[in-house]
Amino acid sequence: MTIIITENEQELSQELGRLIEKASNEAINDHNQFYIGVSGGSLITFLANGLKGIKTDLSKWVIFFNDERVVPIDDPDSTFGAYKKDIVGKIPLKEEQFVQIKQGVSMALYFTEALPVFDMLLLGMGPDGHTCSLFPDHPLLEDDSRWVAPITDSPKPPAARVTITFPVINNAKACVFAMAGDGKADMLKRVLIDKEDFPVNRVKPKSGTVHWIIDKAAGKYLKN
Ligand SMILES: O=C1O[C@H](COP(=O)(O)O)[C@@H](O)[C@H](O)[C@H]1O
Repeated sequence: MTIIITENEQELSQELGRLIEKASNEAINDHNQFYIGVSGGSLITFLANGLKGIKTDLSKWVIFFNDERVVPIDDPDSTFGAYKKDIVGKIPLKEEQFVQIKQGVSMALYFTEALPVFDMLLLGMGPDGHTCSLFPDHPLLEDDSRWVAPITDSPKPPAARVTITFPVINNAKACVFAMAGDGKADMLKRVLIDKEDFPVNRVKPKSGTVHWIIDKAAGKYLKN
């Protein structure tokens, strides 16, 4: 596991960009595509800044949503809507490169293995320790029968969502958490120092790597 603590959000975005650039070039050299899963929330701003100017063949990227809120695309809560607004057209990525994961059907078009093998998953962490739409104490934490599952009782609105499950997360080659701000500091201490059982602590790829990129405010209880 690697932990990078940055001075501020701008540096965080740059570190994130560097990590993605390296992984994408390795993946494209290896299998001519880069399969990346992206989260919603604050990650979108880090990506909008961090992807600018990175050296990679963006046309080889296939971008999946790790989780999606089941709302119309023009709803402010829509993850795809936010990517369309902040990323598509600003970074040379086309809307068609984004795969909506609803029901797992679209994912099965890309992966023929028993479990999808993502080159990289970009993850966030809610102040309650959730990641994707996998929330503390929710039965979906134990779901090992599906790649993608619906949730209708998300404690964070909106209640209806779809999310990838832990078997998919833990089959990825690299999982990267990115987060900033004081509001994440307490949970980061509970996760990384006290090692309490929260969904984020269940991210343990079988043969992949885990990276944390956090700013100084979020990492204030961690030693650099
Ligand atoms: O609801 C969600 O929350 C998490 C964390 O979001 P953040 O704004 O606190 O960074 C996000 O990773 C997930 O994709 C999203 O649906």
